Amino acid sequence: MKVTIIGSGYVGLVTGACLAEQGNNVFCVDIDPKKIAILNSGGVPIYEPGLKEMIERNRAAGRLEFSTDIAASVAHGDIQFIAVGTPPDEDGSADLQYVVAAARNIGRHMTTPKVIVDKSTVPVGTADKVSAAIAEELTKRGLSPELCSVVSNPEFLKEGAAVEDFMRPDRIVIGTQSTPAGLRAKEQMRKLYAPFNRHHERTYYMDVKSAELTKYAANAMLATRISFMNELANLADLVGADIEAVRQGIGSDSRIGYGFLYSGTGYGGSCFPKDVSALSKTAIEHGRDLKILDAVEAVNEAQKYILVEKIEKRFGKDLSGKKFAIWGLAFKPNTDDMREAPSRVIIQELVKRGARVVAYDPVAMPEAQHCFDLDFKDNPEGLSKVSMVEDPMAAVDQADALVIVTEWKAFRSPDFDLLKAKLKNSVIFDGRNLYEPQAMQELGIEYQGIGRHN
Ligand SMILES: NC(=O)C1=CN([C@@H]2O[C@H](COP(=O)(O)OP(=O)(O)OC[C@H]3O[C@@H](n4cnc5c(N)ncnc54)[C@H](O)[C@@H]3O)[C@@H](O)[C@H]2O)C=CC1
Ligand SMILES: O=C(O)[C@H]1O[C@H](OP(=O)(O)OP(=O)(O)OC[C@H]2O[C@@H](n3ccc(=O)[nH]c3=O)[C@H](O)[C@@H]2O)[C@H](O)[C@@H](O)[C@@H]1O
Repeated sequence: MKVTIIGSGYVGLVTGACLAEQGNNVFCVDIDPKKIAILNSGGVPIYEPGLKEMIERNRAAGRLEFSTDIAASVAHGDIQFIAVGTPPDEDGSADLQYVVAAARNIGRHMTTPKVIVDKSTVPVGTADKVSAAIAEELTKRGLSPELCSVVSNPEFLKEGAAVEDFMRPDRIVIGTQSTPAGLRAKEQMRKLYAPFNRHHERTYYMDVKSAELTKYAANAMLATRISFMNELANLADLVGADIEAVRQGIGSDSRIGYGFLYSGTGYGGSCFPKDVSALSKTAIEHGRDLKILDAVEAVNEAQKYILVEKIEKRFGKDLSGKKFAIWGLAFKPNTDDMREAPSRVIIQELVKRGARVVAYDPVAMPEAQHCFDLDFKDNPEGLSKVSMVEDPMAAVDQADALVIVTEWKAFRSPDFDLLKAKLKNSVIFDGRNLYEPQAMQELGIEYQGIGRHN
């Protein structure tokens, strides 16, 4: 099938590459000429395992192209995916300007019937706005608004495992209108996703609004689990219980399950923070206050400071003259994404207290440098206290403590003897509970996890 993907970010690129991999003819468009230039010179603007190879393979086969040419992109696809950003507005609601602009572009250029698929995460009711924007442009040109139908097909992939998640999804959610055009769109979506349903049906068909809400419900539920576990981990610290044992104890109940029960330094990334807040705003607009989401957000905000609180308790409030090694900067492993990464808060707070920070991350350091430049733009002296090194052991050299923020695999079994020899004090603050407290004690390492106890 001929497919256009509007927006060549995490979701657009992965969707485009994976649909091309299934034999579709895919045209990816973006308004950012730098991104398209990188893609057209054989590069990939983001780090995502397996993506580069998949893009190369499908480009070489002539099934995948990248362009900034909007008219050509609209002409190409019978199915047009909107996969542009929906960042938080100033009041926390989703900013739909990019989605609406993409819709208008479709309306300005389309001449034949199209299925418009909203893949961006958008509040309930957005498909109606997309339809209205396209209809307005079509009407201006004397064309019938009946030419298109808008489908909601939210994306559930995780960064760092995006290609795998897209190719083998837990479910595919498709929300369609019940008009004749909507029914035709449903059939086209069924055909497009048929290869992903080969071994068993994974698609849930529903109305558009339910599909839009399903996306926010999923992210809000996952965020709620994380905040719940962070609250319990902090309590475990106080009462001397071990949150890992508790996680296993409750996860074994199939009604609860093991996933997304890891306590840590709070959730980050481009999605949970903005989606929890946007869902909350949607509710407020409809006269309801979703108190549970307010609590989820408040707990998460506080959790980003939990390691700094532990460090203060151990070293005092004034950290001048102290040096901390940070392992892991990205908001999670296997990505270079630094959006809402807890590491940014932790580093700013340590520097505020006078400390020096030497950080290491396997892939996110270039991206982190841009973020630090922004975070410290009014504080050049603070920025001078943050440095990055290419080797995790170089970061810990003469550091007062090691602070683990992201659970990269490479940090799971370091050479502890070397680590001890390099550190000024054998102290580890582990924001990801990578090590066993008992083993650390036996090694003579002072170890503080999040809710961990021997
Ligand atoms: N990043 C993730 O893991 C996931 C993101 N989502 C949702 O998918 C949407 C996209 O997210 P990301 O891919 O992370 O965003 P991103 O910021 O990485 O990419 C968005 C791209 O859209 C481009 N763009 C903006 N307006 C455009 C226009 N009118 N025409 C063409 N291109 C345009 C931007 O230049 C940018 O390259 C968001 O709504 C997000 O919430 C959903 C599931 C997973
Ligand atoms: O809508 C989105 O964009 C995506 O948001 C999340 O994916 P992502 O943000 O890539 O990453 P996650 O693996 O969900 O992690 C999010 C944050 O939660 C934290 N987390 C995760 C799991 C856990 O048990 N504990 C925990 O603190 C991670 O460290 C990370 O900071 C969802 O998992 C995806 O299903 C969804 O499609």
